[in-house]
Amino acid sequence: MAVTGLGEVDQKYDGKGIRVGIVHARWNKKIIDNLVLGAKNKLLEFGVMDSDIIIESVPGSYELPLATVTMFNKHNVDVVIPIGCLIKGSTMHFEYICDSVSHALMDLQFKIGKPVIFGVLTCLTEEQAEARAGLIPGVMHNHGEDWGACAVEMVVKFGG
Ligand SMILES: O=Nc1c(NC[C@H](O)[C@H](O)[C@H](O)CO)[nH]c(=O)[nH]c1=O
Repeated sequence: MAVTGLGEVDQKYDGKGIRVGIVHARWNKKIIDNLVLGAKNKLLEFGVMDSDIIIESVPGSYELPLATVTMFNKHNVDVVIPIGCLIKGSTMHFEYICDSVSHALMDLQFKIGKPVIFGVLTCLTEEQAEARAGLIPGVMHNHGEDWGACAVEMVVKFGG
């Protein structure tokens, strides 16, 4: 089942034998924990073995790119899902982290030749982030599920 733009997972790929790294920030813990859970549960649903899902945390989203490289090099994974939640504050800090992290994660794919799923929420309010983590009943869905499904599809179709 491919993940549609609306977030429904409508095509399932076989994740058996795929090794997946999840690196997650610890800022906005309630939101992060639900995103990680959503991604992990979707990976398991797609047949990825629990023992093939390696999870590590970092202080914040700014640390995700380096942790992603280390996850590939140290744990021999096929794909990495970096998960973070950036929420706009009163300074430009948000913009600089969003910009640098998104570009770094995109570039990493071409340097390493393996999929890096963009699992960083860049939200203007906490409510936006909660909705995208599936924490507001009836409002949106847990985007972590999309990232898990995307990870399996990318390895099946484009993995080395
Ligand atoms: O400031 N807000 C946030 C944040 N700042 C910390 C930053 O990522 C990094 O860990 C430190 O600057 C140290 O390098 N990290 C987040 O994941 N979300 C935020 O909303």
